[in-house]
Amino acid sequence: MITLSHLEKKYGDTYAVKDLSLSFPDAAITALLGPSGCGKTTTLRMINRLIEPSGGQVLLDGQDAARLKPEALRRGIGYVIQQIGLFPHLSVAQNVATVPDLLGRDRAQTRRRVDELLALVGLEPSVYRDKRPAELSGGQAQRVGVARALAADPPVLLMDEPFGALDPIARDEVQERFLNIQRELKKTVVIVSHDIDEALRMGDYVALMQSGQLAQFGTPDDLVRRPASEFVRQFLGDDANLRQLAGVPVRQFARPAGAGEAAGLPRIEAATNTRTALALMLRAGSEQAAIWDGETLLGVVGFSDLVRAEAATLPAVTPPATGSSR
Ligand SMILES: Nc1ncnc2c1ncn2[C@@H]1O[C@H](COP(=O)(O)OP(=O)(O)OP(=O)(O)O)[C@@H](O)[C@H]1O
Repeated sequence: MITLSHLEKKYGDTYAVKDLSLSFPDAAITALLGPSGCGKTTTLRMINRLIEPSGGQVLLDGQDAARLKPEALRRGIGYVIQQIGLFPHLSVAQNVATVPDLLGRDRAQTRRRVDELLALVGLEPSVYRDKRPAELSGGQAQRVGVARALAADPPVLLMDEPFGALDPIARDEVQERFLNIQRELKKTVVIVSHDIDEALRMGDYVALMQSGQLAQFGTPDDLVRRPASEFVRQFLGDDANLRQLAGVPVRQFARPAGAGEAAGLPRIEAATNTRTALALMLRAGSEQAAIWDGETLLGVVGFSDLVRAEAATLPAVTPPATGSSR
């Protein structure tokens, strides 16, 4: 468990982070959310000692991080940033293997692990392993960055706006992949984001910061339904409930159906978040949509199912008129 205790960082007379106390639960994703300049990155970088605190402590499983050697500490903490900084002259596989190689791990074992990780992040090893970073799209490079951070199998992963440079569709996909990986690997993840949708979608917990301090810590549901202050309520916005749907893949609402029933319905990919799915159905003017996982039909979802599921929280959405085009 990572615990921050009265953590502070001062630049001159100004606090970038002030008296920040909070714990990041093990095996869960916590999103550090907040407006620009509120101290998210500074906080994250104090955890792996890329920035030294001016006061307070970072405790890693009860141990004061200040007493650990930074290099040793960082070995147990993966770090993913937006500009992932892949080595341009190395292949994808060599990039992913950087840390295990540095640690002197068995080569053959590392090679197997690299292939496993590439597959895990959705890059077919035989296709991508020998490519150079310049041959990758932004989303692919980002996935290599995630694979690289996972290669040393650190229990903790710090991510600073890791998906910020991606376009919305690529971002949805990489986020979904990461959530799938996390379900399997159960790392302790801290992810910095200024994107409310991303925080609500990715975070098991959200720590919302305001001017270097903690405004609220809780589950996405806590923040949306029980905002601790006017700042929290305003930051999440009036459409917070609707935003929360961004955290739920639409596959969850798929009702098994045969090909006949699905014929002619708008097609929505299973990983699409429910908010986007609602928007797509509104745009198509259709009460129902077919949910596909690649070539597999998962079922059919009704607009009213989605509205009912979130009945208390969806006042702003007007369902399409009955009998509209299918
Ligand atoms: N090296 C530095 N010297 C002086 N002030 C700094 C330094 N680094 C950060 N700050 C200030 O500390 C505050 C917090 O910065 P930080 O980068 O942690 O914010 P953030 O929440 O991550 O912002 P963003 O979302 O824009 O990246 C800001 O006001 C910033 O200007």
